[in-house]
Amino acid sequence: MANVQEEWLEKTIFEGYIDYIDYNKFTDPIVIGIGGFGKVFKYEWGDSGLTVALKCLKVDTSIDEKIIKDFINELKLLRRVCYHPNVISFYGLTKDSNGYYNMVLQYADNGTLREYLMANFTKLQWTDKLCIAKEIALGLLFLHDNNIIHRNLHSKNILIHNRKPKITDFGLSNQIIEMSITSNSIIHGMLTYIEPKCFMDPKYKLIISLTFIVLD
Ligand SMILES: Nc1ncnc2c1ncn2[C@@H]1O[C@H](COP(=O)(O)OP(=O)(O)OP(=O)(O)O)[C@@H](O)[C@H]1O
Repeated sequence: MANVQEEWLEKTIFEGYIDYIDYNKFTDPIVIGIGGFGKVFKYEWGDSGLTVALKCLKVDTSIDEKIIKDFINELKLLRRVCYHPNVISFYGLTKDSNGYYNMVLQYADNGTLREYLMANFTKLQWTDKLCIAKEIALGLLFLHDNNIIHRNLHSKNILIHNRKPKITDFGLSNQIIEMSITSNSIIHGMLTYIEPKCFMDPKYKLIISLTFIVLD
């Protein structure tokens, strides 16, 4: 891993900004997905009685430095907002038996919003769908109140746990202040779902809304 990033991770753990959890505490791994950083595993965390998701940053010689930066960006933002009920909980970092860093996240037992809707759409009442939409909006409001723009919000980046939506995947997210200085209004993520705040720049006139929740 690029030295500066590795040092940042070691330092934040050492200074106690991020909890380090011994990898031996986790048992029964099952692969549940593959994302931009690498594989995501489901584990049992015996000490806490929790089921968790470990998102692995698989570092090899070919890894793009941008991926490591996105991973660190996600950690920095998550630790600030992860206690909101509509944001995925973040418990800390661990280093697996291959020496790769993993984020330890709350495991969402109903999968992504897209999967949840595909499996349950006909069973869900309009009140259930509106409730999901409202809770996503509350999570987003909390991010915005903390000056964070998600920039990659779509139905695969919203997880469902106990039928409640949890915003996740902050790799492309930005502090509003950083955006205004550095982004030059470049838009990232899945275009269909770009968050309205990203289009405040008059160059981008797209109008979208939370209707993706029911249309997806
Ligand atoms: N906390 C979690 N609980 C349950 N499943 C999860 C969790 N985090 C990720 N997953 C599963 O793993 C898959 C990959 O997740 P990840 O967040 O790494 O990538 P992604 O959003 O699909 O892609 P990218 O990182 O490129 O945007 C998800 O689509 C989801 O199915």
